[in-house]
Amino acid sequence: MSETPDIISPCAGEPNSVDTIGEKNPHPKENELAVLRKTNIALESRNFELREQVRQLRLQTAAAESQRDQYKREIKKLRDELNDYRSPPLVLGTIESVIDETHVVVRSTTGPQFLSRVSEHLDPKDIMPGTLCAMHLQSFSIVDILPPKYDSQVSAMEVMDTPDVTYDDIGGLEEQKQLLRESVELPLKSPRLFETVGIAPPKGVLMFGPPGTGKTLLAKAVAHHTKASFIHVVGSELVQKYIGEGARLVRELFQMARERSPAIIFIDEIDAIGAARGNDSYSPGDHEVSRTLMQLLAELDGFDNRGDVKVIGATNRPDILDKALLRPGRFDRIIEFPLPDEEGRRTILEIHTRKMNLRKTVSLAEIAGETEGMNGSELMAVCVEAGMNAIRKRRTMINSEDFAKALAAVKAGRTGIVVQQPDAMFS
Ligand SMILES: Nc1ncnc2c1ncn2[C@@H]1O[C@H](COP(=O)(O)OP(=O)(O)OP(=O)(O)O)[C@@H](O)[C@H]1O
Repeated sequence: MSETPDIISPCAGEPNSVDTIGEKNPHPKENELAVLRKTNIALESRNFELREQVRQLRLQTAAAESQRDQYKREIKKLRDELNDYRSPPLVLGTIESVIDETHVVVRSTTGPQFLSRVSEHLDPKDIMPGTLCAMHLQSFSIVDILPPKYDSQVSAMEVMDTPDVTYDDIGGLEEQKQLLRESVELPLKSPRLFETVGIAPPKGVLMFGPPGTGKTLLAKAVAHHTKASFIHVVGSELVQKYIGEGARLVRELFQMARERSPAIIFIDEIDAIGAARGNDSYSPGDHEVSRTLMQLLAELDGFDNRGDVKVIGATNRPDILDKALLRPGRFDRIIEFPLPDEEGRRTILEIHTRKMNLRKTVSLAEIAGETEGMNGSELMAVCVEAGMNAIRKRRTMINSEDFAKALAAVKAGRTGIVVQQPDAMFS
């Protein structure tokens, strides 16, 4: 960046209307005007520089804020986990009748009724029939009152009418696309075909592979091409701290899918509820997890595989899954999502640079050769970072050097950038 130019005084160093030896300057006004013009140009250039600095700072602030939000989310998740470990699981129930200020009858979500004591720290005014409350597992005393609009379903599920991801947005994975089309798209689009041939279409598909390899992306693309609703749940969020709640959520999940059919239920991190458990160190929390899994199995067994609800599970840890999940009629198609090979990486780079202003000298094939071991998500980060490098240099064209730097930064894992919507940045 150039030095800040001093504001030039109209008189400094310029001929005056009367010069030093007293001779009259023939064009005093023109000289003054020239000096003012020069000052103006210097100020405009400085103004431009400052605007550029502000823009850069805004970009950096946005990246830092996004990083901060991500840390906040992680801290919250870890705090919640810690609290879960500290406290025994609570049972959810609804107050049926109030006997006196300290005793009520509660019906738990698991079925039975209890005569419960109300903890002293609760306000008796909040204790009334119909109130949702949390009970201690052993004593069944009421330890918490839940807000009327408490709805764990809302936090655990994300529902999209029809995602806008298409097969063209996915690089490589040709075999995986084909398998998923056969086992999910075809039965949804042409159920008659299966009837005529006399075979049952698969009920559930399990995707496995390292993170960032396009599992969620492909599931969304299938929903897009079948015009199905996409219901995204994360296994770990189905595991609730209230006994019976996980199972209730699973029931509601399938209920919602039937109401919104055709629908695809995508269960990410399915290992959080579907991991096989040893007999030792079986905690109350583990019981709640297996209750949730049992409900999932019951729902899978119960629904009609010719119907228009399909279930896709995804995991990075297929090795720890309970074999019960993989029995025929449950997740009976298993699709592996490996890290992309060189050709796959080139296609992924092409997809993520589609809207970017690349110099002709940028060779995506070469970059693909240098990104061995990277997943799709990291390749996208390389493209976004290369774009950022050009912006930092106030260029609108991205060159090979921008990519080289981006590659080094992503490999060193220090970009700290938002990698979700590169399109938005370059459109
Ligand atoms: N094959 C691909 N083609 C294009 N982009 C990809 C591909 N794989 C991953 N990506 C990019 O990486 C991002 C993350 O991918 P995705 O969420 O599908 O990974 P995932 O396999 O579901 O990961 P996880 O196991 O962590 O849930 C996508 O939004 C996309 O931008």
